[in-house]
Amino acid sequence: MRASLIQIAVEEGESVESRRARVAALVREQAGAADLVVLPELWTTGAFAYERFGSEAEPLEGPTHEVMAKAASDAGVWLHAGSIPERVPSDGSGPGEGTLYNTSLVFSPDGERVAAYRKIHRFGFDQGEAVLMGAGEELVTVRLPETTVGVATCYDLRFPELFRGLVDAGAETLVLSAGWPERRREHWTLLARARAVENQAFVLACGTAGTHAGVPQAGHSIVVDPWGEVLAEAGAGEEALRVEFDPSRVATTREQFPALKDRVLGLRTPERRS
Ligand SMILES: NC(=O)CCC(=O)C(=O)O
Repeated sequence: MRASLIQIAVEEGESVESRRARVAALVREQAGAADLVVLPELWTTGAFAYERFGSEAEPLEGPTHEVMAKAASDAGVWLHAGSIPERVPSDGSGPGEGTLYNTSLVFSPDGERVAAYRKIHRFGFDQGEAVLMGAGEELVTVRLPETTVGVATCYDLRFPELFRGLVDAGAETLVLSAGWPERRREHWTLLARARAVENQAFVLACGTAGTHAGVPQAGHSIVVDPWGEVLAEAGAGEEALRVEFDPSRVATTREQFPALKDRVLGLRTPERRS
């Protein structure tokens, strides 16, 4: 299976419209070279451009959805189109109206949206995304012809239980879109490898390049195999990181080193003796 992780440079000088067109062209360039294309988190605004989330928010089936659906079908690829700041329309249709979510979109090669994942762990503690956006509640997997993909976003990488939930739901390839800062690049690489080793799964983690909102981005998108070996790693700037991997290695790794079968579930916390 061939994948391209397009590590977009998100810089303030570029309008959202021109970045959308540029990213669509980059997706089209992967035609014939990739089965799966992955984009980063919140590449229209930048993951740390909190003040733009509201003004650039779109409905689920808004302009980014339209452009990315077409790019996927033009290129004939499965497209994890990264995430958008999604706003639930205020149209009297139900709960959550007006709420913002950090929502990833996945398209099939014929341009149909096959999944939408609302980021579960919001970053910022008591500020930024953590207060501006609502939290997703559902794990998302997508069946591709060669593998089952589990979807996660950026800060989710720090929460192993989310990935274990995806594995329990059948995931063999864990795909993460991110806008990870340079300041914590060591954590990025370490956690991507840890999630691969502990889940005996491929990890495809696509970050952003450039600097937005004064936060230099780490780049260094990375692909890790089920044994924890790094198959490919990007540099700091914008690039399409291409990699070929054999999804059947998940099954063989899990058979030959069946650590996942030794899980002990439902551990109890000891009573505190004071
Ligand atoms: N956009 C994010 O989720 C940033 C996460 C991050 O910076 C970290 O976990 O460190």
